[in-house]
Amino acid sequence: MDLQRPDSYQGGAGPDFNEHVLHKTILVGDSGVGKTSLLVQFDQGKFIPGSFSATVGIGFTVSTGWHCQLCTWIWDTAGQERFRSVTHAYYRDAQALLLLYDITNKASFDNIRAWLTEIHEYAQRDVVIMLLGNKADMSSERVIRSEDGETLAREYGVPFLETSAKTGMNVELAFLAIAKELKYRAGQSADEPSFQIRDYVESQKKRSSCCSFM
Ligand SMILES: Nc1nc2c(ncn2[C@@H]2O[C@H](COP(=O)(O)OP(=O)(O)OP(=O)(O)O)[C@@H](O)[C@H]2O)c(=O)[nH]1
Repeated sequence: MDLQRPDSYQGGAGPDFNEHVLHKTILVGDSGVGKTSLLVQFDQGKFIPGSFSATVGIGFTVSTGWHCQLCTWIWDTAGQERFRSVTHAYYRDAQALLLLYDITNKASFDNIRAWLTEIHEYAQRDVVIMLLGNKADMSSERVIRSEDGETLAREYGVPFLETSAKTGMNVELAFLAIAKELKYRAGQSADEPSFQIRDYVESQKKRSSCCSFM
């Protein structure tokens, strides 16, 4: 799916980012795992079903978030192999990477190790990585158990969430956790002097499962 620069962005200063550190976050993963859909859900709060058209090269959006905790440029990359050299160029400046697989597609999960190898080759050493098992709403077609995602994430020392670009499940949490980590690293989290992204994600997951009946 192609993303255009939003109309509101005129190439100038854009939203008032002056008092915030502006970060770059990149979405990566196999073609069709739902990178564009996740970004559209986060940015516009909507899901367009069955609208799969592969991203060509790189898509772009800017989000200021709902309370400007998320001052980050978000780049949506193409999952297809033939665009890989284009996307590699974007890894270098990224502070954060959301790495997606599709819980109904085993190959997309098996390819996560290859994606991580590529990330370690091209991205900054201290890049923040989060693993996302997307399409969690498709439970009847699930082939990757949540525990398998958790185990893989633990092996690489990265936080993990299952998401659904369709229902919006955990989409805000994923972007918010990344934003909080980047803010913490930039020394802008006076209220959270020892923020740990994995602990934060785990605590928020517990909170949403404990209160989902409410
Ligand atoms: N049910 C369901 N469908 C999803 C979800 N996320 C994406 N899809 C569908 O999966 C297909 C592919 O989604 P895209 O967002 O275009 O995938 P992509 O990763 O951006 O693909 P590339 O641009 O080729 O890299 C589309 O038909 C989406 O509607 C989800 O969470 N749940």
